[in-house]
Amino acid sequence: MRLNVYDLKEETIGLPAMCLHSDSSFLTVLLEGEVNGLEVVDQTRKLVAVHSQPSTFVAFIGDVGKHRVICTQAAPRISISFSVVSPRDGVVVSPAPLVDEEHPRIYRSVPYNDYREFRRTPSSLDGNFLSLYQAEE
Ligand SMILES: O=C(O)CCC(=O)C(=O)O
Ligand SMILES: [Fe+2]
Repeated sequence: MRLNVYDLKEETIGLPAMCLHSDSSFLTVLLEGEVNGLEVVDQTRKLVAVHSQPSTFVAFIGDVGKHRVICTQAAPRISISFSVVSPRDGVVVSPAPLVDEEHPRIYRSVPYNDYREFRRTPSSLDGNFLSLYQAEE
């Protein structure tokens, strides 16, 4: 869990307060404060503003959903993010009891660190990571 605190000033309006990224978690659940500024990349690769409603959460799944925070007003801004991550040396694999002839593995096992590195590759495409780990037929 992380508390993000942004000290937004008049002279930073229109500028990024958190640069464009995707999270290194499998799942991020975000609780936004009252000051807007979150923007996400949509299917047409345009940045769109997220106007979160009170008592609602924003969720990002895996490497889908690049986002950033832009300064929209001179006011303190806070958000709380809860992230589901793995230990650095963790390996993600379908549990054996869930795999049989009728339910074969769709993906090979995935070292979590490969996922972290992939996100840092400038040429990596949003939502593309798992396709690199498809199981052999
Ligand atoms: O403050 C926000 O709205 C976004 C925070 C965020 O992207 C993050 O914690 O990874
Ligand atoms: Fe994020």
